[in-house]
Amino acid sequence: MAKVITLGETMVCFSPDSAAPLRYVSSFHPRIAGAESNLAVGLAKLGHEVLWISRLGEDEFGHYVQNMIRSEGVDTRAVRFDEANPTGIMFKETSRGETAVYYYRKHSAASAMEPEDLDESLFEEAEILHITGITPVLSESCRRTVERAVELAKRHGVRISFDPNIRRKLWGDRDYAPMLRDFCRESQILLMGLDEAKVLYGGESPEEIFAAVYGDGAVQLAVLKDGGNGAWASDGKQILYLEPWPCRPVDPIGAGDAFNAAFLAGVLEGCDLQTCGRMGAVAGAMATETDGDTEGYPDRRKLQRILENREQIYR
Ligand SMILES: O=C(O)C(=O)C[C@H](O)[C@H](O)CO
Repeated sequence: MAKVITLGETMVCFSPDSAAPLRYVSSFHPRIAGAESNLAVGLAKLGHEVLWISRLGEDEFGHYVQNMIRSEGVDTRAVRFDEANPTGIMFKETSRGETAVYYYRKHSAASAMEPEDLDESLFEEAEILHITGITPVLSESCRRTVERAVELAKRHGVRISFDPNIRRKLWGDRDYAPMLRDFCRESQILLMGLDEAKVLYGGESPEEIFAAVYGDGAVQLAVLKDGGNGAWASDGKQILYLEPWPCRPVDPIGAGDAFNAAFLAGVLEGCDLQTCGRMGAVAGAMATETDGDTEGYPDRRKLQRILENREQIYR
């Protein structure tokens, strides 16, 4: 039985073969993209049992997504295939040094997820439920599904880990901050971007934000991630600054999920806060070195080598 459960949408992501506005791009290569399955892949690569729950279209893209995730060792037994709705897709655009994303996911199979998709028995032996602020924004039924997952986690003593993953393109005119703040309150582990934490909690400095986080809700561990500037981690008693790991970035998308996966791996392994943070920082940095979300994620051997300061021999 999987120790970590996560749920959310994964799309086929088409990455352009050249850096230009999309109208000038003539070829793309497919990958997959989804914050929660990224986290699942990150944990599986580090040797942890992890289950990813979703709906995929009963179409070629749906089977491609499942094959990709399953091939990394993630348990996909709870994925449902939907005859009525397609697998979502997205495109990346690299232009003027920035990566933009375009979603084609409205009425996708995953956005039709229902609370009934969750089998309660899966929660009986789990240790962590990881959710994000992407899924509850996809549709009303997705919001209810995430709420049900939270309810089942609480009933079975499963710790809840939450990353708000604010996606303004999905918010439209609505302000989802109050809803995401409610999920923060329910969580024991909070993994946020520094900019997201400012939106949800106000405050400017990590100290101010952690004070607000620990004054409100069930949080026991919190992390503020700030890309190339490093991150801060706190257990409510101490605040640690985590140095960024030196890397040669190509594409930052997926780095936050890699950080989360390796941080949670440390939590599952009973590591101290400093070690969990260091694991997260290394994995996050490595994730930026490839253009796909998860291809750069470290496996156990690679992460161990880096943590022990041992050089890799290439030739
Ligand atoms: O934006 C989303 O909804 C995704 O899940 C796509 C990407 O894989 C994700 O943003 C990376 O965290």
